[in-house]
Amino acid sequence: KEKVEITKEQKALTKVIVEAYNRHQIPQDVAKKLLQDQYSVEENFLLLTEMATSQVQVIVEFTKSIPGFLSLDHEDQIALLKGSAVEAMFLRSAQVFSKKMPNGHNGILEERIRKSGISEEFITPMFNFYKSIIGLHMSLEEQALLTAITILTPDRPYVKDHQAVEKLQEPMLDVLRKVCVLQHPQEPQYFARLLGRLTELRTLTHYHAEMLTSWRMNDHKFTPLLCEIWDVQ
Ligand SMILES: Cc1cc(OCc2c(-c3c(Cl)cncc3Cl)noc2C(C)C)ccc1-c1ccc2c(C(=O)O)cn(C)c2c1
Repeated sequence: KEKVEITKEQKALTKVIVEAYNRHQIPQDVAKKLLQDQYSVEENFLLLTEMATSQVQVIVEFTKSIPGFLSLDHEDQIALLKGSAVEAMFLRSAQVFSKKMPNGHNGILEERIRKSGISEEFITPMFNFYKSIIGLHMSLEEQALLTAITILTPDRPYVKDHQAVEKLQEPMLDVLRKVCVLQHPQEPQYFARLLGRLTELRTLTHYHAEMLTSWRMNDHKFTPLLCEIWDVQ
């Protein structure tokens, strides 16, 4: 039986990532807007656009707290954020549905997402992904580390210095593997299952690009920040 030991450095790295993950959350007043009583497709789209805009800011702040990220080439920093924002948002919105986020107002959020002009062909894979994430019962450390690993994916479009990104991602993968063994001793394949979610995330990103196109065809407007990070308009 392999004795898994988390080193002092790995404990420190995990602490930094979890604290950053906890520190940056959607502000209460934005989340509270979910409770307002208009449920039109227009109203839902506007609310979700506000959530997404706020969530992008949360992800940018979280990313800046990842040790070493700000020392990367500046254009690579942008390429990593643009390439991973949607995936980080799917991971985070999935946590909201896993009842880990009391202010997610899950039933309301699901209702608004289902009625925001997203076609059924994208709703199904989206909620299947949420179910698969919920089923993993991820700990906070696993959620935070998996989000950092997603952001530090070296093979995003336009990343020049792959090596430098790999050097940041590898220690995260090492400590996530150990955390999974320690927190899910009965499930030796748990780490592999987590990484399998990242593959499913890639397909969601593809669907998301089509969601954006269909919203735009119906003349839906996004905020400047979303236009910038998603290269729309
Ligand atoms: C739940 C959601 C949706 C969202 O984006 C909404 C969208 C998406 C889209 C879709 Cl529907 C699903 N997953 C990912 C994408 Cl990115 N695609 O386009 C849009 C807008 C522009 C219409 C952005 C952010 C949240 C979100 C995240 C975290 C929390 C949170 C907490 O952490 O405590 C509390 N609340 C209420 C949250 C809401």
